[in-house]
Amino acid sequence: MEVVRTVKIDDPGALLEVAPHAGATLWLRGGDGMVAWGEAARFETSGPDRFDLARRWWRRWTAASRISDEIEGPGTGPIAFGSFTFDDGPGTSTLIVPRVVVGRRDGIAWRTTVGEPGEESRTAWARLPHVDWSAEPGARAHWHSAVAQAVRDIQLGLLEKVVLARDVRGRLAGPFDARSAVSRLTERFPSCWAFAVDGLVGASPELLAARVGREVTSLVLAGTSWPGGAHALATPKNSAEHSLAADSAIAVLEEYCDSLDVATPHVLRLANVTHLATRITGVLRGRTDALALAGRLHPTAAVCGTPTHQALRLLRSLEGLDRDRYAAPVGWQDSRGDGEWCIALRCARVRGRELRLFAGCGIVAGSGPAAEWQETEAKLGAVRDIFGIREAVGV
Ligand SMILES: C=C(O[C@H]1C=CC=C(C(=O)O)[C@@H]1O)C(=O)O
Repeated sequence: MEVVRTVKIDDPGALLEVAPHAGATLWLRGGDGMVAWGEAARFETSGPDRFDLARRWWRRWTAASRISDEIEGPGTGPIAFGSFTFDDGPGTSTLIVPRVVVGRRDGIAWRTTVGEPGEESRTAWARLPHVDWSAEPGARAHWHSAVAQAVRDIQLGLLEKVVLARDVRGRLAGPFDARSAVSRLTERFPSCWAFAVDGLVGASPELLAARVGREVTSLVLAGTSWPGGAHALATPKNSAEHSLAADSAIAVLEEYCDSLDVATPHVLRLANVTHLATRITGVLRGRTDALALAGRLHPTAAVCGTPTHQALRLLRSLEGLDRDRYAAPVGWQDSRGDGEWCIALRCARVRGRELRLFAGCGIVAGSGPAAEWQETEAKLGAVRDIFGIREAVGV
């Protein structure tokens, strides 16, 4: 049996400075969040039941632990960080229970330990290395024909929307330090959730589901414009694309909530792009945990399409891409079932020296391949630019 202890601590200052080494788990937004290290337990799973299997494992793990928690707030006590695959297969989804977590939320700071972790040796931050990006000569032509095919299917009435994605690969010239990457991402995207969880690093603007007690929040994004983009944000195309995404989240949350408040869409301005955003808040009817909500919401029409099943089939056939953990839930959950699960967007998968960046866009009847390509370029820039590389790749 593991002993889990959370104690209140003095404000630790910049949380990233507390992370002892390059491979720390990081979850930060607006200065608050958590940094964690060590591994008390890990669960890996895959398949259509991956969310439920992970939740069951987590419930068993917490039930078998002895908990002393001075704060009993969201994220205190035992906590698991997780990253799931977009698809039912291939690839593994993971929950990780760190040995040490240092967190801060609303002015309260804490330290959680699992067992008796020894003193971690600290390493200096490594600068982000140079990246050799792979030239993918056929990528643009492939994208154009995929988008054109999707638009044809939509115009034929086979579906309303599909989100198509592509990836860009690179090779790091030196070791990767998640602290350096997340530090740059938090500077550039202060309103996003910046994360490093099990080799997935990024700054997501989109909250799939957060739960604190009975309160549920979701921030749905879809519809994009970007500096120099040909389209304004307020176009019929963007609002159609956005409503479908918002409706897909509302339909699921309505099942679980006694009351739901759906705000009027607003404009979310980020450093590289601008989005239409709908904030949804609700009061849970039962005790559904955050990961269960995320699992039920995934994949929303912000990353898949409408109707879901037809969109999934089409994106699988047109993309020729293993999305891996891109566009899937990434986040954390505590033993009470509170948690925050974002959609892993604007992110990179880092495996040793190999880097994969992803970006996608919603395709509706009014979409055009060239503008959508530009949109993926703007979105890819979120992570690509932190390596100091500004030129387009794969063109
Ligand atoms: C699928 C992505 O973005 C989604 C979120 C915001 C705007 C989107 C859009 O306008 O297409 C996408 O639905 C991505 O960044 O890879």
